[in-house]
Amino acid sequence: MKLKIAVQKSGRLNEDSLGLLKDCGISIDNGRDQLKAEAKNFPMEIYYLRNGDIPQYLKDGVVDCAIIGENVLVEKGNGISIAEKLGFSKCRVSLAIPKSEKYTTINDLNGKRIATSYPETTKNYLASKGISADLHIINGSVEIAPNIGLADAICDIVSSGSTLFKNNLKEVEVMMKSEAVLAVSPTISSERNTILEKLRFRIQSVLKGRDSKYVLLNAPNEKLEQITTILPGMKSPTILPLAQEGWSSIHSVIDQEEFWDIIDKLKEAGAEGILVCPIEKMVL
Ligand SMILES: Nc1ncnc2c1ncn2[C@@H]1O[C@H](COP(=O)(O)OP(=O)(O)OP(=O)(O)O)[C@@H](O)[C@H]1O
Ligand SMILES: O=P(O)(O)OC[C@H]1O[C@H](OP(=O)(O)OP(=O)(O)O)[C@H](O)[C@@H]1O
Ligand SMILES: [Mg+2]
Repeated sequence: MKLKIAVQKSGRLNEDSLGLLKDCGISIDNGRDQLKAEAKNFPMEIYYLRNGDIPQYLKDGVVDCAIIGENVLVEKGNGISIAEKLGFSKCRVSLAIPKSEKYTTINDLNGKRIATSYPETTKNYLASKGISADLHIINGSVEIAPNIGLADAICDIVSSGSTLFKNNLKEVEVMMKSEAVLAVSPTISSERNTILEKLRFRIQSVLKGRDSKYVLLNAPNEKLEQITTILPGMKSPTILPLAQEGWSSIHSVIDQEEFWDIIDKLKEAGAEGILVCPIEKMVL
């Protein structure tokens, strides 16, 4: 019995998706031209597919799970559940109009022509705001549409905003935020679900490790109490005596997000020789 997982064949999700599986200890024979590969040390088959085609494969049960952009699931994936958010390929799906146009509320888009590759998402968003517009569905280079007179506005993916900027457009509404997710077929069997749970456990350990740092520092014993209140740790910090009398080494795990705040506080509290190491996996 093998779990069938779809990953994007090529494009923005491909490298990070394969990188995540690799960090989960799963090695794949990745002949570039193969559309299907076997994992060597995990009961899994990998299918290389177009991101946009994956929701249908999940619905039909051709694959059991997939690494896919959340925005594509919202567009085409009703009934497909999200098992894990994966923290990469972060972007938003937004409405944009020419920079020179004034915009006060979404009512300004009423009756306008909007070009998009995400018609369902756009239609639902506009309907929820009571707006009706004329949608033009195009598959790529959507940002060019207003410049060539095809549309008054667009709805597309925005990340850094540089494509909008280069095309003299401005973002006026964020319809949704998206990132890569692990999506699950509604028809997955219970045996394959057991393998999926193993994969999820590994993914969670890898992602938690990516979000955390292992910190080691030295401090005089009289500062220990103050320093341990600053450090969270998985349970509580580890404290070991140093060879030098009156000093200790403290080890702890810090969340990436609060990292610099905590380091500043540690220095103020008298910590010395602070070492910060990446964590490969955190098994909780
Ligand atoms: N500029 C971006 N920054 C961050 N994430 C993005 C960006 N553009 C797209 N994404 C995310 O990555 C996913 C894949 O985008 P990509 O452009 O590689 O493929 P695609 O054109 O959506 O799909 P297909 O594989 O069907 O050709 C998108 O669905 C979206 O979730
Ligand atoms: O805000 P930015 O950082 O500029 O990113 C946004 C752009 O990235 C994506 O295109 P992509 O490069 O994937 O090309 P594609 O249209 O061929 O998918 C998306 O469709 C936008 O055009
Ligand atoms: Mg793209």
